Amino acid sequence: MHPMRTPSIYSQDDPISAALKPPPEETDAERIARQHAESEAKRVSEQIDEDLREERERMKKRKGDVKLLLLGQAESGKSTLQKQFQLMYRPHSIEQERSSWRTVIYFNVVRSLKQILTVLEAWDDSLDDLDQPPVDDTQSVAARKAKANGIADQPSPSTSLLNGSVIQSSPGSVAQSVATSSGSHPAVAKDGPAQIAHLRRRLAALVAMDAQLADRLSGGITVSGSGKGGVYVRSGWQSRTIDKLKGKQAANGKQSLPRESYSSDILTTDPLVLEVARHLQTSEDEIHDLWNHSTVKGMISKRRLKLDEWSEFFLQNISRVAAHDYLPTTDDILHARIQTMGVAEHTFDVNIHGKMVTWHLFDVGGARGQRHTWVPYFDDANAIIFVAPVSAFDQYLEEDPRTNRIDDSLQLFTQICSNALLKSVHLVLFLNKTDLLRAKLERGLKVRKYITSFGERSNEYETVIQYFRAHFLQVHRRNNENRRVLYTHFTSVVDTKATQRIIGNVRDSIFRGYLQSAALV
Ligand SMILES: Nc1nc2c(ncn2[C@@H]2O[C@H](COP(=O)(O)OP(=O)(O)OP(=O)(O)O)[C@@H](O)[C@H]2O)c(=O)[nH]1
Ligand SMILES: [Mg+2]
Repeated sequence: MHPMRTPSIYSQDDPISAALKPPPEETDAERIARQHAESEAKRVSEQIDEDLREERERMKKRKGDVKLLLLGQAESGKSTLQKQFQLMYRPHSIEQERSSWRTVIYFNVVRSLKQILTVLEAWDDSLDDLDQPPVDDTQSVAARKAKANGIADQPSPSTSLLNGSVIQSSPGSVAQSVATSSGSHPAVAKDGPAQIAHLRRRLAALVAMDAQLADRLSGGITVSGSGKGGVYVRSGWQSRTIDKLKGKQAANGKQSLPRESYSSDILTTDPLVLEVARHLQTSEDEIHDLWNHSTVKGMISKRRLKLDEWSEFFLQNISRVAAHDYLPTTDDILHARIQTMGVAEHTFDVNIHGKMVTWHLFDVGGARGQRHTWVPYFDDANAIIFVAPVSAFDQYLEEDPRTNRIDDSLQLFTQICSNALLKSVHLVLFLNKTDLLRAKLERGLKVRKYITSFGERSNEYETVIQYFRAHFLQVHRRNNENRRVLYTHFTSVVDTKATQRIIGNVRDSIFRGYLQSAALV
């Protein structure tokens, strides 16, 4: 080192120090600017260090958490199952949301009315050709009109499970005989096309509110291919709807309410919800008459009109839902339908034999266009509940009307079982909607008409459910390198008592696996 060099914190041998050295002819202003920049850089750097430290802490904490994915096709019942977890482990949060479900239920009712009226219109409000087979869409203007709306019943392809052979059933085979008075008495005003035209006029204003309700729920987001014109919502839609209203109230000079008390107070002030409620109240008789109209009943029996389960549930309960002081019951919330968009995380503290473990439940959107969002969650998942709706044997995907929904579930289950990222995940299968399966079979729907490989087996519930179960077990067996166990349950996740018992069972089996893996670490 040079003996005459002035002592300095900057070593001239170090290139980094040299670079940091202040310029030799720095003015006061430049010095202040430089020092300011340096202290800002230091602050940012410290913030990054702090963030990293917090992230490490969080990761350390989350290491002991259980991550559970709910997977399955659209409408399989994943979000409904999530609500059952919520009821079990965070019941107060359901109370907070209770009133916001009114918007969803009103939307479900309005959409159902719209669907009924559109299908009726496509068939000219009558069942006159009751004894004729359903019209081929190449022959009928009405059927084409209905097809354009995407909601009418068309002759559907039947399928042989997973073998890829899709056979077009003959249009006539779908027809079922039905006893109704409308065909023989088309001129009776109370029960004929004129009555439907009258109901259509009376319900027009209510039905027209469907777009506004959809907009309110989705927050203005529209997603193509959302099937049946449903709306997608991201997690947290309840509080977003409420925040929006809170904002409006604040702008009106009203004091915003604390989060805990938003439930009924705020939503009763949403002008849209109030308006729909008013319309529902004054239209209750018309809705009742439409729902009980013999033409509508005939259309349902003939399967020209295929209403979703939630439509039937709310229309059957219309006198309650249309009441001016309607507050959804827990059962209503479980039946309300809204499509999940992306992946919604729900966190619960679960007490297992005295030990509190945080569970992260990931409820995914099941439509084909949503499935790519699942993969990032596979990496560190501990368990999966795969939900397959077994009542869907006579239904086809919204996203692809040629794919039978049971077939899609089996294909999806194959992908999940064979996915390398998931090979050591605890796997649970829910064969869901068993209540609806039972009802369909009791109504006389024949499985073999839709699933050719079912053959001449008996059309009884036990035989059918065991047949479907065997197919899922076979998929699992063929894709089970790690020889893991598959836990299967027959479920109806709208049935709270039965589902909570099964959740307890699943929780214990996941926890046993969790203890074993913790012991291995
Ligand atoms: N009757 C009956 N209805 C059910 C059952 N499971 C679900 N549902 C109803 O089916 C509809 C669809 O259920 P969701 O839980 O929204 O379906 P999802 O799997 O979350 O659908 P995506 O979010 O689109 O992937 C809702 O109206 C539920 O009430 C069941 O076991 N029985
Ligand atoms: Mg969902």
